[in-house]
Amino acid sequence: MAVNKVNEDLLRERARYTFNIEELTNFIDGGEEGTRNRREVEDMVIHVKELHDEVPEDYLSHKERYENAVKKGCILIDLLKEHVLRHSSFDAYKPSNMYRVLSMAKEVSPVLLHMGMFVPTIFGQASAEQQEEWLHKALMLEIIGTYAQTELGHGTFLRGLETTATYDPSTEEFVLHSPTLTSYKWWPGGLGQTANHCIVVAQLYSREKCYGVHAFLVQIRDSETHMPLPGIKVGDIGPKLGFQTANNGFLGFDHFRIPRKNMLMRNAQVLKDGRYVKSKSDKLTYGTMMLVRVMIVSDAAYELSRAATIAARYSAVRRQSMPRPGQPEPQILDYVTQQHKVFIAIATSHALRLTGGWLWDAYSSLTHDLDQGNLDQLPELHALACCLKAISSRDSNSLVEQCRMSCGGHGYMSSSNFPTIYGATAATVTYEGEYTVMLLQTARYLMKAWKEALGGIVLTPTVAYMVTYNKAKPAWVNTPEAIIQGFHAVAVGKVKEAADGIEYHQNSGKDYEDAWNAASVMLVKASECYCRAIICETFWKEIQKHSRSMSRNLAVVLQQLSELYLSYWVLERSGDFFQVRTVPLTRTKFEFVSFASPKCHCQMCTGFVAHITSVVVLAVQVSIQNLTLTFCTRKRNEFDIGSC
Ligand SMILES: CCCCC/C=C/C(=O)SCCNC(=O)CCNC(=O)[C@H](O)C(C)(C)COP(=O)(O)OP(=O)(O)OC[C@H]1O[C@@H](n2cnc3c(N)ncnc32)[C@H](O)[C@@H]1OP(=O)(O)O
Ligand SMILES: Cc1cc2nc3c(=O)[nH]c(=O)nc-3n(C[C@H](O)[C@H](O)[C@H](O)COP(=O)(O)OP(=O)(O)OC[C@H]3O[C@@H](n4cnc5c(N)ncnc54)[C@H](O)[C@@H]3O)c2cc1C
Repeated sequence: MAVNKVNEDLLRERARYTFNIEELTNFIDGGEEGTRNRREVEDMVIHVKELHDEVPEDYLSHKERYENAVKKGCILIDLLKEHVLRHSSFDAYKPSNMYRVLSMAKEVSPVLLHMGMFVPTIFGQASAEQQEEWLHKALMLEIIGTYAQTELGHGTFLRGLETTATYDPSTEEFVLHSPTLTSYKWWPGGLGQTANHCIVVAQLYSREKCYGVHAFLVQIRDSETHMPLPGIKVGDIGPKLGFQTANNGFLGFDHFRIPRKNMLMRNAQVLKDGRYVKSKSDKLTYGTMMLVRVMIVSDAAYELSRAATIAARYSAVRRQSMPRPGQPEPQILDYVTQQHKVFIAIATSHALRLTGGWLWDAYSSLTHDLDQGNLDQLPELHALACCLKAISSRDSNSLVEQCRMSCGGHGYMSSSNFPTIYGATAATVTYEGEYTVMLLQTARYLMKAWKEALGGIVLTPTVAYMVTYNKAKPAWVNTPEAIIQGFHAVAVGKVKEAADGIEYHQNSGKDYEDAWNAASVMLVKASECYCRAIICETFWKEIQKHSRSMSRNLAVVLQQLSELYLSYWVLERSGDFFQVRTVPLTRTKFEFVSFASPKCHCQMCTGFVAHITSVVVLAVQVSIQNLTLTFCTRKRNEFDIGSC
């Protein structure tokens, strides 16, 4: 029987790496303990033969695929429960661990929403008494839940949700009702056939007054028969682009009654007599979404790292064409165009992973502050979670597609796993806050910050440069720091341009809402640039910080990847760098400065036109010039992909 021999080209490439693979593995896992933990969980799962399909899932019916996914979900959850009981700790249930384990079964799990949103909502929005009643049951999957917020008629506009929860003081119950077809819950994962409970987000009415959207824990199916309870209409929404086994469903209520105590009451409450007790901020209801957005940044990095690994390995083993007659066909990895497609995917997976870790730390600190009643950081974290979720998911999805295309026809095979990874990352661009809407949320924050900057008010950390920007001495050195300053210059320029756009439209007679809409393309652009500056700066700073405690060989390679990321995005956004007119708050303009033609003659640099608009960008130009020069002409074997 043919033994699976590892391809010789791949073995040779792997033998060329110049750093310690285990050290990089520990770095990616967040330390040796993280690697041990991950390997322990993976080893628990990887040898379970029931998790490997005899028949490719694409040949199964929708029902068979679902049943297969349920079977795997049960196996995985049992293994995790064993881990929890063995270690008497819920570490295995940490969102990052949970997501990794569930994604080891190729299909999206029908219990993804249970672990990814239902449990976290109980953690984040249930009172202590409610956690006492529900949390253990949820963690042990004695109840299986989902998160039912989106309706047929509304996904983005939460304040427009139509499902009602009307308090009846005579019975101390809420009456849930779907008054229209558009009020039917639509999309919640696991709702089709799997969940018997859900978090329902509905407009709360008490004493004939509406208090806005609140969350309720609702049992929708009988615990014994699993049949829908009277007054509940529920089912599967049908086939989608991907996520075929997520079991997304619909849910309608016909005057369905739940006890008062099923309103999640950590933040706001309704007393027995119907009096409403307001929370510290009505945005705390949105807390679960912020958590998931923060997690999505790391998940985007993880999915992209899978695609980049497949593409890098394929590029090492695929030989194609004959640039030199009579010579062996080269590995496609030798083509600079192939490097240009694949290396940025590798660099971006590291950039998003480190940025995701930075954002998680910021979120954890916010959660601690919120527990102390301090909401100061909430607005900035909301803005960060929105733009980083949008940009990370979009970058991840488009680079997954780029990795697929870099593998030619074989990338189009289901067996490549690209279609599954693409389907999963495409979903993240839309769910948990649609791409454009999230960037407009961040823009809302940036417009406020800009107004404060003009007034010289000290701003929060990620926008502080907007005030100090024009005071910073232009960097005349050729360093990545100069490029990061350039990204700040671009972000300030775009924020100013959008703010001026709103002002222009208002001065031409539009009210604020219409002026905002007219300037919304510029607002989205400003958020993109603000976010790109954050990813570039965080990636570079994290690499500098960790390099001090790692071996030089690994530090060199990670530094190369961060330089590649910086120069790639300057080239991708070169138009913005040319256009940026650093008009600091003091209104002095930098002069146009002509620039010697590029030394490097590769198409990427010669395409890089000479004129630039500001001294800061001049320094940036010099940095790009040299960084890009290195990137274009460095042979691939110095860009170490041996670890792939
Ligand atoms: C394992 C994971 C699987 C995931 C599967 C998928 C699950 C899902 O998709 S669940 C459903 C997700 N749905 C969404 O994300 C809906 C997106 N829409 C919204 O979040 C909101 O509608 C909005 C933010 C777009 C607008 O909300 P609205 O109340 O209309 O707010 P305003 O724009 O008027 O701003 C008011 C004020 O509130 C601040 N704010 C809004 N959201 C948050 C938040 N989450 N946290 C903190 N603060 C928030 C906003 O910044 C405004 O502040 P000010 O500017 O100071 O007034
Ligand atoms: C795979 C998947 C799984 C999901 N799982 C769940 C789940 O488990 N639970 C749940 O509750 N929901 C879930 N959702 C729903 C998801 O949260 C919504 O689809 C998402 O919030 C977008 O809302 P929408 O679909 O109504 O799109 P819309 O908001 O209608 O967006 C449509 C278009 O309108 C634009 N638009 C909307 N508002 C504005 C605005 N103010 N300014 C400018 N442009 C605007 C958008 O940019 C977009 O281009 C899931 C969705 C998917 C795809």
